[in-house]
Amino acid sequence: MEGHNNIVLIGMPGVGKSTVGVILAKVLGYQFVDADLVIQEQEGKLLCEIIEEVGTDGFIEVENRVNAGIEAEHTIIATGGSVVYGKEAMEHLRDIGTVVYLEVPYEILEKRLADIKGRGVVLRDGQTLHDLYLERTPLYEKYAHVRVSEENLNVEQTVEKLIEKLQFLNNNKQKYE
Ligand SMILES: Nc1ncnc2c1ncn2[C@@H]1O[C@H](COP(=O)(O)OP(=O)(O)O)[C@@H](O)[C@H]1O
Ligand SMILES: O=C(O)C1=C[C@@H](OP(=O)(O)O)[C@@H](O)[C@H](O)C1
Ligand SMILES: [Mg+2]
Repeated sequence: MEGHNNIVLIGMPGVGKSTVGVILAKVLGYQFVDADLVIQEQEGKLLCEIIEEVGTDGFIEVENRVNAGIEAEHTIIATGGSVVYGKEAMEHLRDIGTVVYLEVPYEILEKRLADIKGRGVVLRDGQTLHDLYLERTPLYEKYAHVRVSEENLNVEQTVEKLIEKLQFLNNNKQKYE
């Protein structure tokens, strides 16, 4: 990650990667990139159109390819929740930045995602949100350099907690590299 200085947010859909990411970028004076928008721009289609055309597995391939090619410096990168299925994407993102897993208890997530289908989450037939949560949690944990829980925190408090955690990491860099 040396020299690139990016911060990469991963976690379940609705956890706040996009919302928190853009505020974090403003507070830290970083650039902001939402990987979902990069996919839409590069493919010339909406995420839901890609999923409709090539299915969930096809979307995961596209997402993997696009994220594996992201070039950024001094940037907060908000990924899409399914990026952790892409090995090349995650290895690249870990190379160019500090990967932060934003965690939220399942019960809170369920409330936030009441309209889950409308958000275009990569859910296979018959799979529930809870199945998805259980399937992905170990992947988020595996690829994260650091975890930040937003239990009982609002957006602003989450941003503050992230900054504190990142400053702590920065101050103790040698210990983590
Ligand atoms: N503590 C919190 N941190 C982040 N988002 C929160 C929090 N509490 C509530 N929210 C809400 O949850 C939603 C997160 O959506 P979004 O940023 O699109 O998530 P993601 O990009 O991870 O899918 C927003 O509507 C945001 O206002
Ligand atoms: O987790 C998922 O399956 C997805 C999350 C979305 O991004 P957010 O995590 O920003 O909602 C988007 O990439 C796509 O619709 C699939
Ligand atoms: Mg998002």
